[in-house]
Amino acid sequence: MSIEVTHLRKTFGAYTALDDVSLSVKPGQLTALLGPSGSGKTTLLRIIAGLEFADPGSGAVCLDGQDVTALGPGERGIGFVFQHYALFRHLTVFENVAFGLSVRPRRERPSRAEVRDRVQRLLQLVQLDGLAQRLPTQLSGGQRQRVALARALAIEPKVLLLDEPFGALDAKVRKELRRWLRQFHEEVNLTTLFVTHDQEEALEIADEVVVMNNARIEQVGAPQTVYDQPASPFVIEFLGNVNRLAAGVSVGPRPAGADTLYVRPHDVDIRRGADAAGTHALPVKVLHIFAAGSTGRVVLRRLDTGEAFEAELSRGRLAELDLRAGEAAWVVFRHVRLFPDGRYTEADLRGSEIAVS
Ligand SMILES: Nc1ncnc2c1ncn2[C@@H]1O[C@H](COP(=O)(O)OP(=O)(O)OP(=O)(O)O)[C@@H](O)[C@H]1O
Repeated sequence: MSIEVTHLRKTFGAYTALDDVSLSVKPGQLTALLGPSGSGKTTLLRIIAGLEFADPGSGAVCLDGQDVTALGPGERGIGFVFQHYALFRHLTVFENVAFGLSVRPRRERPSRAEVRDRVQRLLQLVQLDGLAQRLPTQLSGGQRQRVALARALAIEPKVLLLDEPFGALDAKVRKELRRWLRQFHEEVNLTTLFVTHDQEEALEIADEVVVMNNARIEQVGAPQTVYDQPASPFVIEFLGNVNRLAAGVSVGPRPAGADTLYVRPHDVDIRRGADAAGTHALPVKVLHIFAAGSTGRVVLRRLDTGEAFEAELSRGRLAELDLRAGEAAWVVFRHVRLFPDGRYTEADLRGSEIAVS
């Protein structure tokens, strides 16, 4: 089922939480709503769920082309899971999952046998079939979160909304659960919108990423598109590490108005002495070398502006360079971004080196 929201505006008193937000989510996709705290992600999710309403007359929410703007949450066929999984503490895992079915009006309520079968199937799906009789307190955080998902799925929703579903868990469990969610999504293929402020999480598992900032959508695209072709300085800075450097000193050519150059640490190549001859390399001083970890990192200082920045290279390349802190070197940027007036232009020097004047 597709989700379409158009021109939503939401104010809380004088505060604007959503400012003319339009978004289209394709059926069967796993879409991440990504943005910093306070950017409006939860508000947007709650409006889609029907738990909150946009400012009167400010837009519409459609599910599969049907306008549901005026419908309550129970009438929208949506399942949702929030960060603080509110499982019923006194009910077993089985009873928690069955809850949404048992509170249905009598004529819509499945028989006990049907409920049992459906709950069993759901518990298998979330890989908790052995734990049906446990209480929530006897489960790990990750297991509780999967119970919450099974409970949301029990009503057979057409859309699944997840608000920071793994937010309260530690980093390792989060990683496991996000892979599990991706796999799970491939099995059920339910249109899913999940909120996260973790860019790695969004880039790793989503089909499409919606980047929000300051009550607006900054960019929508596939993970690789938003990472490689960010539409604004905000997006490039929010998605992964990036160095911000002055574009104006010895770095040329550049479009008028572009005074900041953005370069990802993995797009910085370091050259030594003779290797730099004949290239348009920028002279730097090596400040620190971090060789522990899966890749090597080197902190450098530009000689022309004094700015410090970081390069990320493979351990092999780092060993080959055999750098020492304090020595002189040169860098070449494989790929930089410039944003005149805060907008992306095709001033992308992909594949070319930046000339030093
Ligand atoms: N009921 C409310 N009353 C007043 N202000 C609110 C209300 N709900 C949200 N806001 C404000 O609207 C803004 C957007 O909130 P929202 O929860 O949508 O952000 P978010 O991107 O989900 O942030 P987080 O990642 O911290 O959850 C915030 O500044 C918040 O304080």
